[in-house]
Amino acid sequence: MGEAVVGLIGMGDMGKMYARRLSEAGWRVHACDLPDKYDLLVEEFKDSENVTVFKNGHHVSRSSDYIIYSVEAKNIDAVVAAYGPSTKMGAIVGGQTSCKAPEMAAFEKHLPSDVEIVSCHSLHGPGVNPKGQPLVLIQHRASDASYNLVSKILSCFESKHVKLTAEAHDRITADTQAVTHAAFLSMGTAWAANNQFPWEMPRYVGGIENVKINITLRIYANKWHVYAGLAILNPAAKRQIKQYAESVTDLFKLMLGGHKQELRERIECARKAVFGNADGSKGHELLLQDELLDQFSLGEKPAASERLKNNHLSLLAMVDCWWKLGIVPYDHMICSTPLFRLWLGITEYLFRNEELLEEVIDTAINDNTFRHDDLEFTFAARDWSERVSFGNMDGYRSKFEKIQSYFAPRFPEATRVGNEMIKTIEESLKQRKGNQGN
Ligand SMILES: NC(=O)C1=CN([C@@H]2O[C@H](COP(=O)(O)OP(=O)(O)OC[C@H]3O[C@@H](n4cnc5c(N)ncnc54)[C@H](OP(=O)(O)O)[C@@H]3O)[C@@H](O)[C@H]2O)C=CC1
Ligand SMILES: O=C(O)C(=O)Cc1ccc(O)cc1
Repeated sequence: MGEAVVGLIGMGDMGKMYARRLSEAGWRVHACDLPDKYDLLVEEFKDSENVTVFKNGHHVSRSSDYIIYSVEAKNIDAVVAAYGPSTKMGAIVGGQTSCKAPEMAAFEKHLPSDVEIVSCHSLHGPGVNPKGQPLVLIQHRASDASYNLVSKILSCFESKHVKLTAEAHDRITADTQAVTHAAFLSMGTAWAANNQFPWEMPRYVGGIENVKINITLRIYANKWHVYAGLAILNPAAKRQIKQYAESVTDLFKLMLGGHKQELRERIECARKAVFGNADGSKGHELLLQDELLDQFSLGEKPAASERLKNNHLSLLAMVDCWWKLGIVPYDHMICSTPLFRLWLGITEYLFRNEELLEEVIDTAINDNTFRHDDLEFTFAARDWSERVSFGNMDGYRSKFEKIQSYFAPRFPEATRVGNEMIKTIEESLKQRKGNQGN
């Protein structure tokens, strides 16, 4: 198939990013979204000579050699049911959804048996440069030759190809993505509930707090279905999110009760399990450094003396949750997203700094100034977990969009700062890896 045509069904943010990069690399792309977007898409891609826009997925399916479904995970069954039977004989089909169990079920159910299946998943958002980012490839029902063709087509992204089964993909992304999002969604929920824009308060500016704020806003600036899909439709995600909510609740109860010794012992057990013994270093450098974190702020950085302390309940609970579930987050680095690496980075930053950890325990027990934040955060973590456990798409959407509208006026600035932050921190991570010779 020297002249393979790549089909894209779903021209949202990810589909467009794929269309642009694949066509620029010289591949012919046949693309469609819903019929009512046809005219807009034709206009938008009129200068891309390798991209041909079609009215619907039948036209794309019958004329393409590798077809990628880049639609909402919650719609995958209906969309594959509609266009799958029109797939060109002997073609290869894959999907870009963030959760592979429903995608594979849809392919197996609706695709003709002569059609091969090789799926993919870019582990980053549409605004991030794919170069060096993990790209999962799944040879689900395909010859090696077909797998190699897909790998060759997608090589123009210069991503790191990670070959996994669909099941392993879902298990890992439940650990890395779903539970990470639960933590940030809960932070945003608590800030909105207390009517705060956290970067306007001295407590919330600087270092770790910058990452929390920028990532929370980045998530709420995205579409609800991306997060709902990967939490609710991933069979492995519910348990993680539930454990996170339980860890938050348990730790908050220890704080409220003033049980300092018990709190310290629990944090210490979790620290040992996740970050290793004694100095907690597990033999590698910190992922993130303070100077790097301090550069990205939406507010003014207060003087050290004015900095209000935080008990970092969200971070303590993350490590507790990893410990309870036997998860070693470093094992997932080959298959991680920029947000996960930042999240692990700030968690590690706290847990490997004994002085800071001691300050956190002390604040947790002796300072009740921010108990109202922690209360809202605990409610939020449990409520998100319940919505996910019940598989409640509508309930997820309405909560997400309500909080989204609260933060919306700040999105342009937060997106700009967040993009800079991710770029700089990723560069620094790459450089350090280079220096270490791996
Ligand atoms: N955004 C991200 O950061 C990432 C997303 N993903 C995954 O990629 C997939 C796409 O995400 P993203 O691009 O962000 O989402 P978008 O909502 O931007 O794109 C999905 C597009 O598919 C369209 N669509 C729905 N049904 C059909 C149909 N029958 N025929 C043609 N087009 C259809 C949608 O139209 P309409 O809006 O009218 O329904 C929409 O334009 C999702 O499964 C997501 O989980 C993967 C990696 C990163
Ligand atoms: O990095 C994250 O976790 C994001 O929020 C962006 C994202 C969202 C969905 C994906 O399937 C992959 C990446």
